[in-house]
Amino acid sequence: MTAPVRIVDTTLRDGSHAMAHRFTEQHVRDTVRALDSAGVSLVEVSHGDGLGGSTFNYGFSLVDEAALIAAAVDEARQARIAVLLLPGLGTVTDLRAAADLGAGAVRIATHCTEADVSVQHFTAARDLGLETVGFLMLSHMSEPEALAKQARIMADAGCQCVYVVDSAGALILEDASDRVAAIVAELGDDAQVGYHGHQNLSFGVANSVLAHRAGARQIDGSLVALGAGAGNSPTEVLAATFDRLGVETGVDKDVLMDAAENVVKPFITRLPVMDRSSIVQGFGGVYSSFLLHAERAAERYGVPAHEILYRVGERRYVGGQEDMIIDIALELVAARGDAVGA
Ligand SMILES: CC[C@H](O)CC(=O)C(=O)O
Ligand SMILES: [Mn+2]
Repeated sequence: MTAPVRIVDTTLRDGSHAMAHRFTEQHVRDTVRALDSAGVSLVEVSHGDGLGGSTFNYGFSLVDEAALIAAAVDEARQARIAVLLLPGLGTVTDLRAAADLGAGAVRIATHCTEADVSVQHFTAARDLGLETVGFLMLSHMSEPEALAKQARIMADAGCQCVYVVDSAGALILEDASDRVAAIVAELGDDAQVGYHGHQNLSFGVANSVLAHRAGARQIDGSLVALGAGAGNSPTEVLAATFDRLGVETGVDKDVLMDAAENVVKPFITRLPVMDRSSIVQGFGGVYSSFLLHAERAAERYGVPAHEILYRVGERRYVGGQEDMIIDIALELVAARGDAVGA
């Protein structure tokens, strides 16, 4: 018998990047109500960069995250509300505050080679009685066996499900399933494995299916694909696809399609698309959340966003290095000046 899959929704967290962190309490209430009634059991709500992400470097939130988390908890009947935490940006104090607001799960995200920085956060999360999930971001930058060793660090720290996170939308088919399989082999029954896809090269849903076949039991999506870069695997498409494949999800695909069409699409300020910049992100392995930062620098300094992103990929910058985007834009301006002066 085919194993069931849990579809987890990150519209109200990864989608925060695409919305330039402009979610309102009404957006959160309407979206959580719809996801909850569709049967989605885990709904992530946070600034795109997680707890404490509302800063000059990452972009300020329109509405305080505490108000958004409280609104989500208030609307959810059966769904558990999850928050994202990047150690160093979010703290254990932030985690306690989120738990006090009623969050029932935390997803702790590190760069794919840095799982050790998550240990104290997993310990604190388990002490708080939270469901725990680990995110190994920019997973394409590590080979499967190396990634599995990092997953082991998270599992030993108390993580209940370690995700292969394709932050750049760079993984293609076996790239995704080989990573999932390596972690499944490493963790056995100690923890589940999840998969978080981005659509930059258009493989979010296909990779998710292969991830499930390789043993992933939790799969992320966003309504209307609302997420960083070209967006995430659309939740409503994941639900319809797994339904067609005869894989039990426990969610109602028709309610999700209605939520995508009538709840989320009307408030989206920038529909996720596979345009030149986001394709370059997938091709070059660039963190999806760099897209808006690159577009802003492009506008400000009069240089093409995709050229900035190409260079970010060549230099293998990772989350937290958003300021290097400005450096690259200035380099491009200088190089143009040299060319004009030559
Ligand atoms: C900044 C955190 C990041 O958006 C987490 C995530 O969803 C990813 O790496 O894809
Ligand atoms: Mn993401």
